[in-house]
Amino acid sequence: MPTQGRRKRWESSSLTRLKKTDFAAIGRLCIDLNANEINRPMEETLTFTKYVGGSPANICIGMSRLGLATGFIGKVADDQMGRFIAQYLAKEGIDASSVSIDRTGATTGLAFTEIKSPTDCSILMYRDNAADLLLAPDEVSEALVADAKMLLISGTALAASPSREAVFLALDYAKRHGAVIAFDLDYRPYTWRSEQETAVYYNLAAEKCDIILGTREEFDMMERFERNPERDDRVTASKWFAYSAQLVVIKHGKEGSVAYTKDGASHTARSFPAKVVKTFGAGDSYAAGFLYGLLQGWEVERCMEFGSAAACIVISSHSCSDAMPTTGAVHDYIERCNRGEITANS
Ligand SMILES: Nc1ncnc2c1ncn2[C@@H]1O[C@H](COP(=O)(O)OP(=O)(O)OP(=O)(O)O)[C@@H](O)[C@H]1O
Ligand SMILES: O=C(O)C[C@@H](O)[C@H](O)C(=O)CO
Repeated sequence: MPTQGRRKRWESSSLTRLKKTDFAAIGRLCIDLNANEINRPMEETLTFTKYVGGSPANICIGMSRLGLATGFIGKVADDQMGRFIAQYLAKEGIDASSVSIDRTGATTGLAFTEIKSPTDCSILMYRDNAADLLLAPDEVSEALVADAKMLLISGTALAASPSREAVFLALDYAKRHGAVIAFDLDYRPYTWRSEQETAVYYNLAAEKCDIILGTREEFDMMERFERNPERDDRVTASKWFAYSAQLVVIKHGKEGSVAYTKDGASHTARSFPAKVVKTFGAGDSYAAGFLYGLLQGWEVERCMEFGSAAACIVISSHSCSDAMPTTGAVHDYIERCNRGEITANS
């Protein structure tokens, strides 16, 4: 009988091993250009602020802000944008020695964000010949993965070769060296050629992962070859426990999230009110807060609560990466919510 696991701690011997790096991520590094004049369509937007972007980059920056030892495996263009990214990672204290530089003339992916209202946001992508998808298997540092307690992979890196093979090699290294593998589904349809190809590669990667985080819609995409007509979260999660997964988190935007553990328990945590500026970045900051909690050995609900509060801070801010909070800021946000000092705007 499934249980509602109130005080379940998620344990993995890999997380308590002595390792140099707490958290390593592999995948896309790009640029976000976020509209300065918000609450209007892109056609009427004249100026943008430049930030480092890309889901795994944002999560890694979040983990570093939370005080963890982090490293990144990726590829940047040999241009001003690529150098901006490398410098930002260094400034954030992230080990970027495994970020290689493309020499083929590839460019940095650009994401122009349109903020029409706090709930109506979209992204206009420029990702032709993007350097991040050219990360090759021989550029994946086995040493960095071996030294990490946790490796994060992100779905977009599976969209094309050679980055797809690079991620599968990183998964092999993580298995070989006992790193916990977290998969943030991060499904960006514009990066993929067909929905069938997407589902096949997402499923192949997810089979190898210990923790899977995604939205209901992302799991729907992965279930295109299966039967789950009710879009039941428990049915979704159960499938993965037959493979490597120990923990599956399904996110429902403002409604919060639900986590399932392999023992059949489900876990929920409240979400917090937020003065939302834009919705993107919620998933990345949630992932950073949640995975940080797991690395601290916290109970699952506490990890979810911490992730939810981190998400509120980021969606109340203009950027994704630069707005990633410190641990003090997340605790402070939770306390202010408890005192009723923060109310939602939508
Ligand atoms: N409007 C909101 N108010 C409060 N919390 C929110 C809101 N939107 C998202 N969150 C928090 O952020 C978490 C992740 O959000 P969501 O489910 O939208 O992820 P996502 O779709 O991956 O995000 P992204 O837009 O970055 O891709 C939610 O589970 C919730 O805790
Ligand atoms: O690449 C994208 O789709 C946009 C990102 O650059 C952005 O930072 C993001 O991933 C927010 O979740």
